Amino acid sequence: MPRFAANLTMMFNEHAFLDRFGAAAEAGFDAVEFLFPYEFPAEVIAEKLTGNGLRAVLFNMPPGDWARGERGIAALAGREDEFRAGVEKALVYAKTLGVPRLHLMAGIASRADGAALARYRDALAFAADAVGAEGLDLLIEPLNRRDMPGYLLDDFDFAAGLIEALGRPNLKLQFDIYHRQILHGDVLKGLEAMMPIIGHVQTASVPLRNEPGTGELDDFRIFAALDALGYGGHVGCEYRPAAGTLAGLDWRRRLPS
Ligand SMILES: O=C(O)[C@@H](O)C(=O)CO
Ligand SMILES: [Mg+2]
Repeated sequence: MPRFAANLTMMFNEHAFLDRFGAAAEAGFDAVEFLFPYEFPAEVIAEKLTGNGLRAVLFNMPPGDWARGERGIAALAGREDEFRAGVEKALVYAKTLGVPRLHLMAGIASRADGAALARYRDALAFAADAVGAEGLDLLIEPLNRRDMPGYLLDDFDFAAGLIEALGRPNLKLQFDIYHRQILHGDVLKGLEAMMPIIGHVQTASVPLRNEPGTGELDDFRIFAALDALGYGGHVGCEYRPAAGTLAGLDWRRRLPS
């Protein structure tokens, strides 16, 4: 079975962000991921990781003004300087936290808009080279249109095409099973076809984005398929606990030991 990382943006919300690290470790996780660390100094988060015997496997680059609805600025006009500064900031955090991969969000823009798409491609090339120089991977993640209306990257094949066209070996796909099922279905075939470019996997039930094993997919069969396909990374538990994080952790008992 794959190794699992607790997503501290969605799980352990019973606690303040910095207290979620200890809670995850106490619940048996040895790895975590989160969307954004930037509200706290990198050193403070690094202490939370080491103090709790955890490692962080993923976080996102700065997304612009999230509270005002921005979901990345890579494709947005006039934001190039801010974008590049965000790449530098993310790298400082990644190096302090020892995180090997970063997710870059595209932004709310149409991929039919040639200028927006060109900006996105340039941003991806810039960021992949910048993080690649430090030995990190850059990830892109297609997001479903129900949760993220208007998001530029809303198609897995399109994402795979971008990765191929840009030709950076450290530019990879973040395969979120929840988004894949809502956008296209065909999860197992998608994993099989895209495994060579997958840099990270995330899980949640569909359609409610709750614990694995509570939705329309056989999540445990998918986890077994990840093993069979040779996926060696973590699976991020990016789900909203249906009734409390600890109460919902029973799904782990259904994993073969
Ligand atoms: O699936 C998601 O929503 C996240 O992985 C993310 O990075 C953007 O919100
Ligand atoms: Mg995700």
